[in-house]
Amino acid sequence: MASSKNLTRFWEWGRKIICVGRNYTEHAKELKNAVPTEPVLFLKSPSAYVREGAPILMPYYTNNLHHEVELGVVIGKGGKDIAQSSAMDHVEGYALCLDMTARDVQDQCKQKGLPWTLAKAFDTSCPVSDLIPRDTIKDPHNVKIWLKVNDILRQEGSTSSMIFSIPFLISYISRVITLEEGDLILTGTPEGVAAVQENDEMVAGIDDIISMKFQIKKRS
Ligand SMILES: O=C([O-])CC(=O)C(=O)O
Ligand SMILES: [Mg+2]
Repeated sequence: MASSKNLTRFWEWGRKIICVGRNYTEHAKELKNAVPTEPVLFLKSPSAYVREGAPILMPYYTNNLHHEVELGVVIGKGGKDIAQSSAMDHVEGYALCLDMTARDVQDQCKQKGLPWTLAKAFDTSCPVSDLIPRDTIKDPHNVKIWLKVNDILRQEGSTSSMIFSIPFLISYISRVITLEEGDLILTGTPEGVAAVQENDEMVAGIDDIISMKFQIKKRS
């Protein structure tokens, strides 16, 4: 495993956040999107990171902010053109992540053929947990990720339902964008995405391995 440096606080490194969209069939269908035959990729800015204790700030231009709970993969060893067979050697660990999405803005962007930046990459759009060392999750393709809003379960899905596996994604991405130590890959959300309102409290987890809590506030 990989790193000479300490990636425990990987979110402070200012590295890339590469997001995979539509990686779960049921989620692609709930938003009436085609099930992809190749990964859908987009980026968030490092300023999207927010940690437990600080609020998620709703952008002023949305009336439909959605939660998406996702398994994050933290890169420990960079590379390009990484083979699927050695892809897991590049993984430092995992993190529980939320891909907060201004769904109304994303819908408008889709209609106009514009990029999703305003919908996906705003400050605080990427709440993250602590780093989960790689060995803590024996099989990352067989854990449950879940999310509750005000104590009501909204999302619960197994990573076994991912369309594209983690080694496939690392290999695919690294042929397009060089991966670096400290980069984070968000692997897509299962079904059940829905809106949150100001003062709502979200609790999300990976099985009983880790959980985190965030509150929604308006950006002043
Ligand atoms: O906005 C979307 O539906 C795409 C996405 O991020 C996901 O599937 O996780
Ligand atoms: Mg997502």
